[in-house]
Amino acid sequence: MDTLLNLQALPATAASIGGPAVAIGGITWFFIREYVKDQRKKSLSFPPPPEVPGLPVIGNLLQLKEKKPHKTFTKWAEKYGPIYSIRAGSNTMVVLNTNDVAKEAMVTKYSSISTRKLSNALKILTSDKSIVAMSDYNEFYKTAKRHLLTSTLGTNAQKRNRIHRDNMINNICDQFHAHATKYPSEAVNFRKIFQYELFGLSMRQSIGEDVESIYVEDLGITLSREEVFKILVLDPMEGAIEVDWRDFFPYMKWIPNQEFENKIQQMHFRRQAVMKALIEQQKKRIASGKEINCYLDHLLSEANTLSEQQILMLLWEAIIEASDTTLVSTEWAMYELSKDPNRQTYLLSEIQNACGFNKVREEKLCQLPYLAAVFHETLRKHSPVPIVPLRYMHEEAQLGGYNIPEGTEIAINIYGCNMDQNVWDSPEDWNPERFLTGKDDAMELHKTMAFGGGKRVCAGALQAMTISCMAIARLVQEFEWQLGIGEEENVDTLGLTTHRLHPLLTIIKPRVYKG
Ligand code: HEM
Repeated sequence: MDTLLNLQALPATAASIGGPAVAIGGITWFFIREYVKDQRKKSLSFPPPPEVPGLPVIGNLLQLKEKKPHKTFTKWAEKYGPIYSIRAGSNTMVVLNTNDVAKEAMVTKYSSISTRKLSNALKILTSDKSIVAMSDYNEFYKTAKRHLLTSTLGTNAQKRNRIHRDNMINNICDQFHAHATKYPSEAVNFRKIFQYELFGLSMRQSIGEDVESIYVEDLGITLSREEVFKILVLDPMEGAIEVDWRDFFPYMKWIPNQEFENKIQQMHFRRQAVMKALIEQQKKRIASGKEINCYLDHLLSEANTLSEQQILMLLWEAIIEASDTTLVSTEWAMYELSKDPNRQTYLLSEIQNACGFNKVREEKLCQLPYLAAVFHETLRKHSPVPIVPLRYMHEEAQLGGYNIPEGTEIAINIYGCNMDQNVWDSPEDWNPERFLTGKDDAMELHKTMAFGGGKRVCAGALQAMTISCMAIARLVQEFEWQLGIGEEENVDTLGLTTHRLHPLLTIIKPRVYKG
């Protein structure tokens, strides 16, 4: 910047001082021009990142066959360093595995990496980037994100939505009590209860009401709530990781892949049909004069620059995002606490010291640093979003001391960052005490890379932390938790987010209070 200013100033100065000055000015101009060229050359002469060797044509695809690339990427980082490149067919991808280089990409160099290149499945399922989390950084993104924060996920909106969270946590506890009374020695399926209630909350926040069933005109049938959940949440989560080989060989995109296309188009069609039916039902509610504080009512009254399809997609986004990752983090936290009676007791005593015999309330969360540590350590070890949805270098830039050409895809391996031995002692251990250094606030949201960073940092972090911490606190306050038989080894994961492959089964015993 300074060099540029000097260059603009030089000719005027030379003209006013006369001939000799022109000569001196000319020489200076020459040196400065050479200096700028040299700097430019130097930046271009940054080396390319190390390459993970692969096969001709297919590159590293065969090495990524098992569907947990974050683990393979982390292993490769031990050999090739924190940043390296791989080839997925004809696409080049650079993988970032440490906090420093991930932050450089997310914050400092964001302007060069602010677009996304979506797989064929994601193009269809996101209606070509019509949701906040998958859009490029553009006017649509800014408008949609503003609406999402104002109506649903920002601090004030979260205060307005408190009632939904309180009801949800009370319902969850009631259902666990009912199970413990009816089947005292039988393991309870944690996911079944939590997932049901979380979906209910996501529906109330997004469209204003939960549904027991709905008639879907475009499908000509009435669907149960369970079927609605499958079509809106489970199927698209599965579809998002569907691989179309044409993603890796775009020059062969003219060859049809009918099986893949039918599957994803079906998912898209059914999702559209259900969302349309839900929205129509709510429009009737609004027409009858009943307004509810929710995302749908907000979008219909405020978002007049968005099309109907964009509104449909944004509502669906809020439903799917609220229904998934918070379950993942809470289920893993309850697994770790059920496995570790000492830490469970420690957490219980923290809760009892802060709340006495009263049920934990959200106001008390800031007085529960060990609970926050349990939450963050769970996010670190079981990062619910192990790899940030791929970003795309729309211009050449340098990252981690390497030159990354335009057109490269960028994979930010959050799991790798959170398991980096240079940052975390014994990263394989679940050890909440590592966050109790007293250095930062208990309510700080970003103690790990789990929520991403920079402009695209998770918009739902506050909601996720509040719900997850409240659920963990109440469940530990009201029950003693123990893993079901064989559960300790059940740590395999599945899917786009790190869902436990098998739902958590635990034995729960209601705690006896002596008030
Ligand atoms: C523990 C739970 C969660 C985790 C670990 C998580 C993780 C993430 C990550 C890593 C990103 C960044 C993606 C990127 O940089 O491209 C992200 C973005 C996002 N998340 Fe979350 N998330 C969680 C919960 C939620 C919830 C509950 C919601 C909404 C109800 C939500 C909504 C979003 C949205 C809208 C974005 C896009 C933000 C933007 O592009 O500006 N997330 N999340």
